[in-house]
Amino acid sequence: MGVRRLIDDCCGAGARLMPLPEALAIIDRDLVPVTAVEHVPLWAALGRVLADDVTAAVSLPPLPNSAMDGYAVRAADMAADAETTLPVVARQAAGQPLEGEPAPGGAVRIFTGAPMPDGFDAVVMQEEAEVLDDGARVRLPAGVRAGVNVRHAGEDVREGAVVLRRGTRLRAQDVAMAAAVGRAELPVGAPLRVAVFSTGDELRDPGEALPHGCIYDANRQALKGMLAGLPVVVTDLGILPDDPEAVREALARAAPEHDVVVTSGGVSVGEEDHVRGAVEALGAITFWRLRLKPGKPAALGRIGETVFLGLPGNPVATIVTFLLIARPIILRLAGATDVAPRRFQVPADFHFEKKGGRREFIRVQLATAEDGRTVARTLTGQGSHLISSVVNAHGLAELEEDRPGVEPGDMLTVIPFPDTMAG
Ligand SMILES: Nc1nc2c(c(=O)[nH]1)N[C@H]1C(S)=C(S)[C@@H](COP(=O)(O)OP(=O)(O)OC[C@H]3O[C@@H](n4cnc5c(N)ncnc54)[C@H](O)[C@@H]3O)O[C@H]1N2
Ligand code: MOO
Repeated sequence: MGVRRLIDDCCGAGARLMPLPEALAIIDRDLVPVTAVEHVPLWAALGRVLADDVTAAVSLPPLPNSAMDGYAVRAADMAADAETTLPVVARQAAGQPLEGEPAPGGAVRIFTGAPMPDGFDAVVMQEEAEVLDDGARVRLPAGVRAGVNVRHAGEDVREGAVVLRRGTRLRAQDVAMAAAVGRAELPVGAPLRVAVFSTGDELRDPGEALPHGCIYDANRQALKGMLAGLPVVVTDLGILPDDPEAVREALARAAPEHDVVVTSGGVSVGEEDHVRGAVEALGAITFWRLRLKPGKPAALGRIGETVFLGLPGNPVATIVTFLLIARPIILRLAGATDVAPRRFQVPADFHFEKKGGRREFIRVQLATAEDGRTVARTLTGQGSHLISSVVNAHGLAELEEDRPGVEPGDMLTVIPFPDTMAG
C-alpha cells in the first residue's frame, strides 16, 4: 500500500484534467456562428463582426493625383542637370475644376490630393520651387524625374478587390476602409445575447452592507467589463445563492433568452457547488476541469441551444478563463474568424518556480529594461484570489505544462490584455 500524500496545488486527486489545447479544439470543432445578419451604418459597425466580404466599388486612389502642394510638370520638359523655369499655365486644387490650359512646356500649380492633369507626370513641392513674376513663372530644380510625388491610381486598392474579409472584427481602420471604398452600411452579425451571473451565499453587491464572512462581488463587474469590448448585449442576472433549486431555475429561465450564459463560482467540487449539477439536469456538460492554472474547474456545456460557460469563482481564475476560453467562444459564435488571443515572445526579467503539471498563466507587466528592450516582470503574488495581480499586470505569461519555471532571460509567450483591460 502506498502512502497518500497531501496534495498542494494539485492536478486533481485522480480525476483527469483536460489540457487547454484539447478544450480549445472541442470549441473549434463544436461551435458554429449563431448570429443573424443585420445591415448597420458605419458608425454602428465598429467592434461588430463583418458578415460578408467587402469589395471596392472604386479604386484608391481613383485617379493619379499629387502627393504634395507644389507644381505639376512633365518630366520631359525638365533639364536633367540644370534648373528649369516654366510658365505657370493652370491651377488644379483638390475637388475643384481645373483652371487654365495645362499645355506642354508649362507648370500647373497643384495641391495635395488634386488629380494630375493629363500628360503631367511629376510634382515639385513648393518648398523647392522659386516663384517668379508674382506666380506667373516658376523656377524648378534639376533632376525632376517622372513619377516623383505622384500617387498612382489603384496603388492602395483596385476596384473590385476584396478589402475586408467576412469574419473580421471591425476596427476603426476597417471602417475607414469601408468608407473609402464608398460603403455607407455594412452587413454584420447581430449582437450575441449574453447573460451573466455570480453564485455564492457570501456575495454582496458593492453599496450593500457586508455581513461577517461576506465579500463584494467582483466577478460580475470583471465579466461585464471584458464583455464590453465584444459584439454582445449583456443581461446582468445578479447574484444567485448556493442553492441547487435557485441555480437550476435561474439557468432554465435565462437559457432560452440568450445565446450564451456565463456564470462564475460554484463549479468546483464542494457540496456548495451547484452550477455544474444544474447544467447536467437541464442539458449537458461538454467539458469540466482543465489542466489549467488558474481556472481548473472551468466548465463548458449546453442548455438547449444555449452555450453555458461556468467560470471558476476565484476572481483571477474568472478573468483568465474568460480571456482564454469564454472570449474565443463568444467571438466564434459571433462569426469572427480570428478568435485566439494574440501571443508575443518577450524575455522574462524574473525568476519563477512553477508547481504541478497544469498550464499556468501568470500575470506580468511589460516594462522597459535598462538596455531598452521590452521585458516581462511580475510584481505581486500569483494566487488566483489576488485581484491586485491583475490590476498590476499588462497581460498573461503562458507557462506550458511541463515547464519547470522561469529564469531571467528565458523567452516567454505573453498574451497582452485586450482593450478593456489594457493600461
Ligand atoms: N477540494 C477542492 N477545492 C477546490 C478545488 C479543487 O480542485 N478541490 N479547486 C480550487 C480552485 S482551483 C478554484 S479556482 C476554486 C473555484 O471554485 P468555484 O468555481 O466553485 O468557486 P467558489 O467556491 O464559489 O468560489 C471560489 C472563491 O472565489 C470567491 N468568489 C466567488 N465568486 C466571487 C465573485 N463573484 N466575486 C469575488 N469573489 C468571488 C469565493 O468567495 C471563493 O473564495 O475552487 C478551489 N477549491
Ligand atoms: O487555481 Mo484555481 O484554478 O483558479 O484558483
